[in-house]
Amino acid sequence: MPDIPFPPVILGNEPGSFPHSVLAERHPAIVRQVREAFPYDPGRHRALDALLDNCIKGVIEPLPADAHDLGRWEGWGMREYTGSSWFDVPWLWSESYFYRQLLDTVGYFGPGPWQGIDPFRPFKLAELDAPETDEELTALDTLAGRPADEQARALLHGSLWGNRADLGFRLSTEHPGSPAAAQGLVADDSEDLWPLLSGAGTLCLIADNAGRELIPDLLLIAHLLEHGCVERAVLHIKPYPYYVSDATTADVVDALRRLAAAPGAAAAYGQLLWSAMADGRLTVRAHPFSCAPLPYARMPADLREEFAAAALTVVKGDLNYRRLVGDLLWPPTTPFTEAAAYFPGPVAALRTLKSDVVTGLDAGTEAALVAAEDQRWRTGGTHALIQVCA
Ligand SMILES: O=P(O)(O)OC[C@H]1O[C@](O)(CO)[C@@H](O)[C@@H]1O
Repeated sequence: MPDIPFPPVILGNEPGSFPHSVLAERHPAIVRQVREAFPYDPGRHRALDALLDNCIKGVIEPLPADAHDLGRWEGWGMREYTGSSWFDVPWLWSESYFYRQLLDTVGYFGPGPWQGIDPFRPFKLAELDAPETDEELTALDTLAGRPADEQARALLHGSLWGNRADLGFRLSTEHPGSPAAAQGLVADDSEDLWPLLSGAGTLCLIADNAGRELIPDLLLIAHLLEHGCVERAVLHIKPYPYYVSDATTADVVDALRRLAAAPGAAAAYGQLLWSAMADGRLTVRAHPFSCAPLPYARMPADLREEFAAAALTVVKGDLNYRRLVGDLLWPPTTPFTEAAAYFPGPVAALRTLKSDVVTGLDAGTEAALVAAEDQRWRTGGTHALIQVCA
């Protein structure tokens, strides 16, 4: 971690705070939605009701003794937090463990008939099938006639703002849909990003959400491969469903099929990506650490080596940003290059702001945001950043 004083770790135990609302309201809403979305049997209904009760009023319970990943979770702090309230442990840990427990509850890890059934798939598919996705794919036809650098910029911004499409928000807000508030970049290191994105070598992209975020991520990768900006791309996705909409291998396949089946330029992108996977220029990686409740500063040696060898690692989304700089209450003017200094290779964050963590703002920007919105700019998903540490 960076060699600067450590700010407080974010917990979920302050009523009225954003993290508290996620644990007290969003998680129960997610359990209810999943319960409704599948014809689960009475046993699973009882287990889901028990999880609902437990995550509001109970304490953290260990994974079953025969869980395939028991040792991993013990290494990630499970014993230390067992018996604590969900609200009193690091928020990042609590959230991650909630998703692990939810999957256990619905039988995802099996054995049994529900093994491997993604409890969030209906929501992901609805998004993939939405008319907005068609509109976004049709827009590619117009883009196709533009100069390559213009296309690249448009695709980068598509990937960045695609991060606003977060099903976790929509499953738990009373008034779903796009936030109406003003949009804008609070930090923009794009000029430092372009040379890194066009210097050939390997691009690692740590993906975030499926559907309307993953599609633009894939389009950006396709463009960079096609124009020789990168030789190879590695797409890091989640080994199991996580934070509702996070992309898994199945979601990559769905996205590629969606592209390939679309009319016009979208299909060409789909074919390019399909063959890039077949010839090894595009690899999908589902490392267990991608679902770890820990910051990237604690990444294992194999990931460290991989990111050290990459020309650039692009870290997408809010959760990955929290893990990149640490889920800590940094003073917002802390340089991003200090918070991410430990990263083993050049790294860029593309993120819309959906939690309290932020670094790399200049004092004037922070003051203007606070004057306009108090602290709501941190969590509303209406602002975004592009940051680079090389
Ligand atoms: O999809 P993203 O951009 O990672 O956002 C997920 C976000 O959901 C929350 O965990 C709240 O549930 C955010 O604070 C979090 O980081």
